[in-house]
Amino acid sequence: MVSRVIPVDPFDLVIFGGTGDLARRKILPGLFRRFCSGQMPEGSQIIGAARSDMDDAGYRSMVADAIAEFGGSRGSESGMLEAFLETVSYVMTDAKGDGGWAQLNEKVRDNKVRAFYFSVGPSLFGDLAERLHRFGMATPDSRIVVEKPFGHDLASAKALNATLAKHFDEHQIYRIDHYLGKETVQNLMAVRFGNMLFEPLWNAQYVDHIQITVAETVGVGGRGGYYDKSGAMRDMVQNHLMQLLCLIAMEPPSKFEPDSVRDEKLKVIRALEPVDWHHIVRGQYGADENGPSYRQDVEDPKSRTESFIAMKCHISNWRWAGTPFYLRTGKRLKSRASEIAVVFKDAPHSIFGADAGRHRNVLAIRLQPNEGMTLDVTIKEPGPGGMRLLDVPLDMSFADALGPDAEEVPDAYERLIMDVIRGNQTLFMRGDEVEAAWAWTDPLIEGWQARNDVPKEYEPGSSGPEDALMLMHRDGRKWRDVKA
Ligand SMILES: NC(=O)C1=CN([C@@H]2O[C@H](COP(=O)(O)OP(=O)(O)OC[C@H]3O[C@@H](n4cnc5c(N)ncnc54)[C@H](OP(=O)(O)O)[C@@H]3O)[C@@H](O)[C@H]2O)C=CC1
Ligand SMILES: O=C1O[C@H](COP(=O)(O)O)[C@@H](O)[C@H](O)[C@H]1O
Repeated sequence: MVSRVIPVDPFDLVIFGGTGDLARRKILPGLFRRFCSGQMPEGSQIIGAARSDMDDAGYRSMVADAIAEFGGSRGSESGMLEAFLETVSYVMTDAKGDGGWAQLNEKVRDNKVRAFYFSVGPSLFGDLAERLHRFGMATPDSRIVVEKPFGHDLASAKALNATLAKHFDEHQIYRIDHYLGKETVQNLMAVRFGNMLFEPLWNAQYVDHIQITVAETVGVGGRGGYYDKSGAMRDMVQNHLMQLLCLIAMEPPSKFEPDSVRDEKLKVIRALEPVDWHHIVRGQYGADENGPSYRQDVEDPKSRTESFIAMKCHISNWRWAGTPFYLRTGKRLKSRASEIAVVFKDAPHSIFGADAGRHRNVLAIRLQPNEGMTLDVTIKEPGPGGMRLLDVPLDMSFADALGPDAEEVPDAYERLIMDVIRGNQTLFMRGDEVEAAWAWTDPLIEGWQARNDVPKEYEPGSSGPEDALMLMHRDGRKWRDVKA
């Protein structure tokens, strides 16, 4: 089965922060892969914009290096690379000054899709929006792409929404949450709403609980300054895990289109109950032979910011009343593995007797690595040993399902950038969603700050603090062993 690549309309994409880490690691290599796959049409141009003093040739050479380093298997396609680089140019631009803006305005064309990617620190978003407006580039059909973090709390998110709204309408604002661009996340919607099999069972009557795990092996690395002001709650839960939770829990939207989907997600966020502080576990990784501790990484021996969080949440609505949602995410854990597991209830009565054992269906949706899905079903243990039950997985890896000739699954960023060019906001967060997520998050953070809560230290390479295991054990449940 070979997936189809539908070219988008020719576009002008300006990347503010075009020399930065995100542009080099994700945006530029992603655009190159789209170019190689034939999705980026002739006549499109990519314009890097930042303060660094360089010309087109210097920028192209930086882009070529970035593609060689981060472009994956496509990074070595040299014929394609030359053609791609011809679409790339650079304008030295200061978000806080007027230098470069007139030149930028001359470059962007009226008859092309016009998109501006704000790949700079959030403190510059307002400056960029204001100058795009003042220099005549904020035309009604132009789009801006805004990176995370979208605010630090509800007040700052509201202020940021208000700043952007001065110059751009909501339909022009694309707030990135790259988890929404992951292949499996969209497959989650296909599985839920494209099959008759699951949806009738997708509720508190049949689902015992849901687990969402996003585990990383890396520490905070060189991002300690940013991370220590955020922590796992702001960095991961308020956005990525919240989005996953919404897609799992939302009602079927009437159409797969932006506002239908986002209206349903918003209802879920608004229905989230405040979390009891006994149901939140925060942790910090310690040191081991492979690396420093969290506190050493962020250079604050007294830091109380969490690099791990686990919590039990509830959604107050008819569908989910009484079904717990357990979330956990953290850094320097034993594997880089993320999944959503829907754990169904036991059959109401076992006709096989106690000796056969009790078993459960689990639908596990693997986000990474090896994106795919497993459905555990109960069968008879093979052999003559009588009626004993056994769980076996029906396992589907998306790579296997697509076959060897399929196009490489696009990275989340490249898929989302193509959606910006198409003008499709379905996989982007709306302003009210982001605000609702902060409205739920803020009191939890304020709560542990008021209690002077100190995160529990956990061993790097483990599954997080013991208390996180207890959070489940107390309820007679356990976390799945999520493996890479
Ligand atoms: N890196 C990542 O993996 C991720 C990053 N993000 C977000 O993406 C954004 C960019 O992050 P990242 O690339 O890591 O940051 P970097 O610090 O690596 O890059 C910042 C970019 O902004 C440019 N810049 C800084 N000041 C100005 C200015 N006054 N005018 C114009 N350009 C300016 C810099 O270039 P110069 O100095 O030449 O001006 C550089 O290109 C941030 O909002 C971050 O939170 C989100 C998720 C992941
Ligand atoms: O947004 C972020 O996501 C990454 C994890 O992304 P993934 O695609 O590699 O799962 C996380 O490391 C980072 O702290 C956070 O800001």
